[in-house]
Amino acid sequence: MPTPSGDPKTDPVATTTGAGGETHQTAGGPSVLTTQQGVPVADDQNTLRAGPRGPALMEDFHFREKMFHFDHERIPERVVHARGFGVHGYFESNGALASVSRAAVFGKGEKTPVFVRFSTVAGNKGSADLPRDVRGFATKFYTKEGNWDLVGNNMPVFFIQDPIKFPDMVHAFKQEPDRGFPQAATAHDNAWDFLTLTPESMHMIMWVMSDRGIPRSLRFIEGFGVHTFRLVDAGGKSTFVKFHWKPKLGLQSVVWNEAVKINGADPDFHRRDLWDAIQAGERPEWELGVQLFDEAFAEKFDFDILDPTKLIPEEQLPVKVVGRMVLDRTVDNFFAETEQVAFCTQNVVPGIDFSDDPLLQGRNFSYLDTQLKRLGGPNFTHIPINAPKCPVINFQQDGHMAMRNPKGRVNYEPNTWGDQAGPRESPEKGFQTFPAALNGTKVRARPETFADHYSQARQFFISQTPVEQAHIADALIFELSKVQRVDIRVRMVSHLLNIDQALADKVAAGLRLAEMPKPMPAAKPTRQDLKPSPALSLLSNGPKSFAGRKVGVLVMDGADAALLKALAGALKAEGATLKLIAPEVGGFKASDGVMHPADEKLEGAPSVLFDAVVILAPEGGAADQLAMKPAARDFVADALAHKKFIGYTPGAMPLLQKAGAPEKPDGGMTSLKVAGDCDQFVERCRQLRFWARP
Ligand code: HEM
Repeated sequence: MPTPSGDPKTDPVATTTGAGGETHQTAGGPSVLTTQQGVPVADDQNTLRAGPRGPALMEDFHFREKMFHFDHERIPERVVHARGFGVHGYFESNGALASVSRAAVFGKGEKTPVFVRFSTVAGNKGSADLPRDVRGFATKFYTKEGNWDLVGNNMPVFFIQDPIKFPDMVHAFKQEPDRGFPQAATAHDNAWDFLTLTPESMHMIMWVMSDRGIPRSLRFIEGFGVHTFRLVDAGGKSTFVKFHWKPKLGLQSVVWNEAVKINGADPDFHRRDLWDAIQAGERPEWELGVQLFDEAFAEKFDFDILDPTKLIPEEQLPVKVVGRMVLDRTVDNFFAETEQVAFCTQNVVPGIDFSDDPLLQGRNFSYLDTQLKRLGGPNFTHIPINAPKCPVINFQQDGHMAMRNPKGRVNYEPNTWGDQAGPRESPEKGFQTFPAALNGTKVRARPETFADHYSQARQFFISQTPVEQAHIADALIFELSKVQRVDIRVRMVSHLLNIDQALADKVAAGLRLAEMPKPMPAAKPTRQDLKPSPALSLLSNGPKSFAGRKVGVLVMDGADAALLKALAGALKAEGATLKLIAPEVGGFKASDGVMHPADEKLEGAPSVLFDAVVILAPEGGAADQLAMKPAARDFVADALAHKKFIGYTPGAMPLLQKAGAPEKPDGGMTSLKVAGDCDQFVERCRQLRFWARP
């Protein structure tokens, strides 16, 4: 018997229980469930059977359609960059490029909608967010003259110089084919076997082993177009360009021990962070910067500007800001947008063109090709996330899932159908390939100008602070320790000898190599004269404020209500957020007797998820009691080990000490007694980490 639905606003669904105890909700307020054919469905709980206990009947078109559709829900994941997270926003040009490129997107004040997908590279779609890996940073600009895709990474160089090596590289990085693991990790024999036989990868290896490989948030990463592109002005003049994204919130990474724990505590750490930030009204912002240069600069430059394993130091060629990108909207549907978006390096618009970088030319083939398979046919530009937001008129037709089907008789040109004739080419408005002069014989050869594999790797290394250099050494030791074949470990150390002797010594000692190998024979000797480039250090380019960061506040019954209020105020003023963590998610009773709900239960919110932590414990035995819980001790011990800033009330001392805090609090620990102490704590947090802690 149906039970009454009650108030249609609060209970719009009538609920009944079937003979077998199953729940039926029948349409009251909500719309009627239908099949894909629009036929209303009477019962979605039971298949059609020959008697209640009898076999299923073929006639059950509703069951068969539902199951058929479910069976086909999956599409192939991307062959690389499978795990990603996309958000919407806009790009606003400041006009600084208007005289250099005719692209409408660079007009002064021009506002262009964008969709950005961040990704990891090696892991499968369901892998964790924090492997040591490159991060993809792909932007689709829906310009008035068509879609421009800037398909970049968070590192300005790449592993290989020729696209013919891409399949080998990806095979070597991903799971080994016999065993199907490791997942989302280059810490295995195949990856390092390939890398150590590919000396051109040494510069990129330095980047990936640096803290850039384990970012704290997608909001705190840079992006790079990597290749040299061309900009072409209204008069047809070409200027070479390298693209840079600079995050307004500054750069920040986690430490490796933290990354390992975050992957367990919250495998969705990065996507959740971005989702939460935008949902909470934050608007992550990047400046788009360019390095512009001409043939004369290219001739003089130390390296070949077509070599994607090299960068142009910012000190040598400053980055000019040409606009800003603001991300302000999460997707409505993950599959429709993030999964189905198709970026492609060959999506350029009039005013933006390619260089002869061989890797770029290879990419121009690969993306479109893979998307045909991934999205199931040639009409994926009809999917809303891929469709340009400007008129699209041509004579391409039909194919699987064609959604844009023109009316009329004419589907070719030239034609003589008068006002039914359809679109025509436009030499003035249309994309014109830059008429670069070419000559040469057909060869399969690598230019000699690509042969210096170590100088910029060294330059990157010597540009890092001592803390960052130590992290690079530790990362190499970690990765190579997972490599089982000793000869591969040795080979890597012999490469490191061409980069930096101290680094090679440290890694060799960390691996406990029996003896130091000879340096790897080099196609070109490492240049010792390249100056450090401070722009390459992440720690030297951190944020000036604590905005956008998150503090985990461990609270228990009796926590000082006034301090909590002051802390919340100080963090809000800084633009940072506060999360309350309590032994029970139901909340805690503060000193003023008010019950506060917690955001997280202690066991589900380890301190690795936060940028700084606070322990608000009342005087008395509460902290002692809490210290019995491993999660509470780990909360503090990890915060100490990861050199985080820690605020604490005197009542928290027993917990701090049981977790290994020094007798005398160090400079990263702030005692919170009165409201003003909270301001001091937040001020200290701006440094992000107390690196001086041993
Ligand atoms: C020869 C070199 C390369 C080849 C053949 C290649 C190929 C691919 C392929 C096949 C995909 C999957 C595309 C899809 O299914 O939609 C992909 C994704 C991607 N690639 Fe590359 N790639 C290369 C180098 C690079 C470089 C140098 C960068 C950075 C500058 C890069 C950045 C990306 C990004 C960000 C994505 C993910 C796009 C998304 O979010 O959908 N790739 N690449």
